[in-house]
Amino acid sequence: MASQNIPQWKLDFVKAAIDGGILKFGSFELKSKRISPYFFNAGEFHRGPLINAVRDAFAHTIREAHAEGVFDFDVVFGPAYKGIPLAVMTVSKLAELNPVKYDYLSYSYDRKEAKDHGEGGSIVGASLKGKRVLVVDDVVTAGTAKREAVDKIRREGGEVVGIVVALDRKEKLPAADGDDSKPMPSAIGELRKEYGVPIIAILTVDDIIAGVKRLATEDDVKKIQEYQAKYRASD
Ligand SMILES: O=P(O)(O)OC[C@H]1O[C@H](OP(=O)(O)OP(=O)(O)O)[C@H](O)[C@@H]1O
Ligand SMILES: O=C(O)c1cc(=O)[nH]c(=O)[nH]1
Repeated sequence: MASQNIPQWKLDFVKAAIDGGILKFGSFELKSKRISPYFFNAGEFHRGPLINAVRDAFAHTIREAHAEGVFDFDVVFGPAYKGIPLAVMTVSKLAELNPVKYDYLSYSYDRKEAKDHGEGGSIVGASLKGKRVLVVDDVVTAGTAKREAVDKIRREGGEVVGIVVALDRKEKLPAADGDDSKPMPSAIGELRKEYGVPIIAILTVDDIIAGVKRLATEDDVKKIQEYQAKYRASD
């Protein structure tokens, strides 16, 4: 049964995330150093049914955007580490959905530390040189990981044409002086402006809240709402 605010497939994705232990409640330090009462751990998508749920969500979202001409791409790039299986799953599912249309599609990912022997370098999978690259990743909080990915792809000679993430936490950019009480624009909005490419989030924190209202405790929901009041972007 779909709720009035969230389509059923999204609710199913939120439910799968909670049931599978991907969405956790407690106290978590983020890459941005913010302390969050919830955490989306895409590293937990390791069992068959969860893999299927996540690859369906990415492939469905990307296929739709591609068909609408939102972007065109040669390579799906997953930033290390959690983006790596997402890129592989996405290419695999797209090829399954439409083997002819997606026959050309490759995946690629980076190493966090470059390899200095064997094939060497910091890219595994398809070369990015001269390619239109679609980035897939788990979460946007402050946007740092996506900036690092875009910089790396450009250094490798690729053109970033879009970014698709599982979750937009809809948080504000960190203030230069560290004062979190200031209104600040959203991290994802700034990425869109700066790079001029479409950025699609399969879920936002609002979907999570709508989902957890049915699936988590009142206390967990209250803590997420309080955290959001502090870090929510002004736009
Ligand atoms: O928007 P941000 O503030 O950058 O935060 C979100 C990013 O932080 C984590 O990446 P991390 O670099 O910790 O990599 P991991 O995939 O190895 O967990 C997470 O996987 C997101 O990609
Ligand atoms: O901001 C982060 O570091 C972060 C948030 C989140 O929900 N999940 C994650 O893996 N990283």
